[in-house]
Amino acid sequence: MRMMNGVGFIGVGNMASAIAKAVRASKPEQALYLYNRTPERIYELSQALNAFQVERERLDVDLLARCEYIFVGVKPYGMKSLFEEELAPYLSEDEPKVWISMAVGYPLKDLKTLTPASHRWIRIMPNTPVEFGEGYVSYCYDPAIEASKVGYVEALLQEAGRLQYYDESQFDAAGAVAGSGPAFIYQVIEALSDAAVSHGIPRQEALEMAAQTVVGAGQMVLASGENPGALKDRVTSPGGTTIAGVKALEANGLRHAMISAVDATYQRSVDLSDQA
Ligand SMILES: NC(=O)C1=CN([C@@H]2O[C@H](COP(=O)(O)OP(=O)(O)OC[C@H]3O[C@@H](n4cnc5c(N)ncnc54)[C@H](O)[C@@H]3O)[C@@H](O)[C@H]2O)C=CC1
Ligand SMILES: O=C(O)[C@@H]1CCC=N1
Repeated sequence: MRMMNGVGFIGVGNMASAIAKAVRASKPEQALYLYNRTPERIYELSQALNAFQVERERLDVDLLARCEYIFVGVKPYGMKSLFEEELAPYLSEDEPKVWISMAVGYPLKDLKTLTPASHRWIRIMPNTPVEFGEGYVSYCYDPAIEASKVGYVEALLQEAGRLQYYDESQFDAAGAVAGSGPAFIYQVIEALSDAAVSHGIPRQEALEMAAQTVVGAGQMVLASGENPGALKDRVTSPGGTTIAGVKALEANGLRHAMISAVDATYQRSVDLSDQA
């Protein structure tokens, strides 16, 4: 077998760019090979990460021949055509690879049909804050994979943030909370900063105030290990100001809104799994 020391990325958009940054942070010396259908999207990233930018015509020699571990960051609906129309001629039983898919709603049983039987698959469900080492990455894998290969991928992602194994049956839920969750929290930050602006605080300061409040509260939950309800109680003085706001949030259905958002996201993920 040829020496394949590189780590590859095929489809390097919002999510895979963030993963590539995390992998670079984990492994400063690792050779990285990036391929994106629209090359201009990754010029700057390739330079910033000191990664090799692969051209379409040389995908086989410059990426597939050099990489055993390959992250796939195309949209779920692009997975099948990528493998069947673009990669299939270059994949063989004799050169098994470890593919790492981040596609939401694309189960291992369907991923395995995309490659020869000797190839192995790991599924991850990351979120964009992996870019800063503050992500949450759920992962699961085809049981046929060797433990050392899973360990290698764990090491590639060690600087991504929190890495947590989940049974695949929980992937739709993990994706709905952690994968999509940043979008929900950005809406919260936007709303909090709009509120600050409405009370006369300049926009930039309002954003920093709102974002740092979310970061601090999240860190307090993690660092203290206390129930968020108990932490909330420490902010709400009897007859004080915060409890007035808490009542208003309850009256407007904050909990219901968040749980419904996760339910809708979960359902979409289940629907996509059925179509994969
Ligand atoms: N954006 C997010 O927060 C998260 C995304 N994901 C998953 O990550 C995957 C990518 O999502 P995004 O990064 O948001 O999408 P995106 O649209 O930003 O990135 C996809 C990239 O793939 C490229 N591409 C498409 N077809 C290609 C092909 N045949 N060959 C090479 N490159 C190709 C596109 O040019 C684009 O740069 C999806 O499967 C999604 O489910 C998972 C968790 C979170
Ligand atoms: O919205 C999406 O399809 C992706 C998957 C998880 C977060 N964003």
